[in-house]
Amino acid sequence: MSGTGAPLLSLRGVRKSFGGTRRRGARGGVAHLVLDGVDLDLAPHSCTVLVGASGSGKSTLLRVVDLLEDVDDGQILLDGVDVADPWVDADAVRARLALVFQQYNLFPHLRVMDNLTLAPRVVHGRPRDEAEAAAEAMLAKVGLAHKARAYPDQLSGGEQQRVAIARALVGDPEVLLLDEVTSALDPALVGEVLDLLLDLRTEGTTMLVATHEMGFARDVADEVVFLHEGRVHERGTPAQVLDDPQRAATREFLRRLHR
Ligand SMILES: Nc1ncnc2c1ncn2[C@@H]1O[C@H](COP(=O)(O)OP(=O)(O)OP(=O)(O)O)[C@@H](O)[C@H]1O
Repeated sequence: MSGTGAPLLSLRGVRKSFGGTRRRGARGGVAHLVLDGVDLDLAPHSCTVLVGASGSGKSTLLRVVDLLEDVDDGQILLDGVDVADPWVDADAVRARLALVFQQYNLFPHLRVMDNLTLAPRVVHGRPRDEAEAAAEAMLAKVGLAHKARAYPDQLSGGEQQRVAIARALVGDPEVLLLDEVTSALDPALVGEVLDLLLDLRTEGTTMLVATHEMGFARDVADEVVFLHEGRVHERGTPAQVLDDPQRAATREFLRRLHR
């Protein structure tokens, strides 16, 4: 399925560095530039897959979109509004997005159901029964309705990641941001998470995904963005970026990096 219409999310000239100082003339270490003028457009219902070597800036890009990191320069436009503006209410923006991490980040002391209902109840003030009904529906969607009363350490890695994805989805985000969500999994468990992501893709969930799974990128991406040292080195359809004989060097580079 291809995305259509005006971009839901756009990045314009996004620059991000760590360390050093941005104040002209001030003393400080040399800043490490991690994102160096990244542009990106994500149409509603489309999927963009970020690929690139370790350290190329994929996680940082997802974190700046989720406003977990400030940008040095550039714009992050959500429905045309620059949410990188420091005056914007970051919590309100984050409620429209959902970031899922490699390491699930479930609350270990809470049952699956409570992991899913905590934010809706405490942050958004939803009544318990309403939050639990939404959580049950989402657990059913990820095939884990029967695990609602389990604690995270009673689940496999793949199940924990599916719970983390269900938790991300209960807030009905406009964009799902996924950061290497299969990288921590035993290879035997990767498939169940990728299958879930394929289902979400088929349903038209708008997704920005950092992954090393090239097969997945081929199957789901409308656009593959190859980051190299914080810049967009290549972009295009999976066939253009991953299979074009004219770009054999890119293909070989990615083949060595990724599954
Ligand atoms: N909080 C931070 N402070 C300092 N440097 C950071 C910070 N976060 C990331 N970096 C640096 O930014 C660079 C990009 O890191 P990032 O995690 O975005 O890369 P990545 O492409 O996601 O890598 P991987 O595939 O290994 O997850 C790295 O050099 C990293 O060390």
